[in-house]
Amino acid sequence: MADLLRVHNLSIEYASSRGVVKAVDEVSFSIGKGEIFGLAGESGCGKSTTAFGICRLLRHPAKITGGSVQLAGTELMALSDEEFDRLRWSKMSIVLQSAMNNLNPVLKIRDQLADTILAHEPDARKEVHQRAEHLMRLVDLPVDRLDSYPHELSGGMRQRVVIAMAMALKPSLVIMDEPTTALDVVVQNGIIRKIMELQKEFGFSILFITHDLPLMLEMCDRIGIMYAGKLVEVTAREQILHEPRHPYTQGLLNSFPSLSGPKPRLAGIPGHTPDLIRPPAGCRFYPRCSQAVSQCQTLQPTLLQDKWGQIACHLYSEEGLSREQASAARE
Ligand SMILES: Nc1ncnc2c1ncn2[C@@H]1O[C@H](COP(=O)(O)OP(=O)(O)OP(=O)(O)O)[C@@H](O)[C@H]1O
Repeated sequence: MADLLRVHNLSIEYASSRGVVKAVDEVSFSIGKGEIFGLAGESGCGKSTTAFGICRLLRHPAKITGGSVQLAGTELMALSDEEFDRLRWSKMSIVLQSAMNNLNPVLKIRDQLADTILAHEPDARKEVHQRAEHLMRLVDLPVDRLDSYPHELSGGMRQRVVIAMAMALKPSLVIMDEPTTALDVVVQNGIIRKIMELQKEFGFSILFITHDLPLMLEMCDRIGIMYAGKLVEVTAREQILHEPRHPYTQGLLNSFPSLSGPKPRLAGIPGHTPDLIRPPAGCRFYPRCSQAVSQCQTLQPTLLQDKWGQIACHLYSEEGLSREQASAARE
């Protein structure tokens, strides 16, 4: 599968009164054309900061300190704000948890959809209302709701409008950060089903972020697991479901009830995530890892590619144990 998005060594920091928070530390991954890629990890591990960095939504005190983000071969970090604005929505669009609350309260839905289209396609004036109607149908909203103001719609309807907006210019990548978290479960399910239908119909790629690991494992083709600002494992959904390798990935899966059949007791992960101002010197997961070997305390593992995906763990590194030894150690 050809790569659409390539993130290489992306590093992002926040300045704070206590010191510099290294929220995203040399994160690299790619997303193929038409692929749904998930980013998972405990709260505060840097998922949203990564997504915001990719779509240049970070504001002070956040700062990108290194790395590259390429979309279809274009280096996004090198674009001027004007160049990037042209690309946003047309090539890459964003659906955030709070997006439904960010619709313009004084504009009817019709005008908001029309503005999005016309900002990028000024020649589309004649057909813009027809396109807005088509977008409403795409997300299963009644066309007469085009003449409503945002406050006249439910949260679920507003989030569908946001998804319609994200689809308006047929982008090749849609970044979704907790797109349904603020909604009740039934509404969430409907919207997720709709997103999947649209993805199948139009073939765009998705960078998907959610706390809901079971949902992520249902939706995504590949998943990147982040821990304390680092990507620790990137692999296909089947691999994570059947043989999670990184001890952190294993712990994360054991924290959820419905992934691998009945579990009498959820294990969870003992301990807590490290302070990102002074992260541990070696592997950041070392203080919580029940499988740690001697070098974990001092040597930071690098993300290595093998036939199962990418993994940053001494249990799987060239100088570490072999894969077989590692699984024996787990038993
Ligand atoms: N404005 C800020 N100033 C200082 N630190 C920040 C700021 N925003 C985020 N951080 C820190 O950056 C780190 C990454 O945060 P981020 O929100 O990206 O994590 P996340 O994985 O998306 O978490 P969640 O799942 O809770 O949304 C956290 O340690 C967080 O405390």
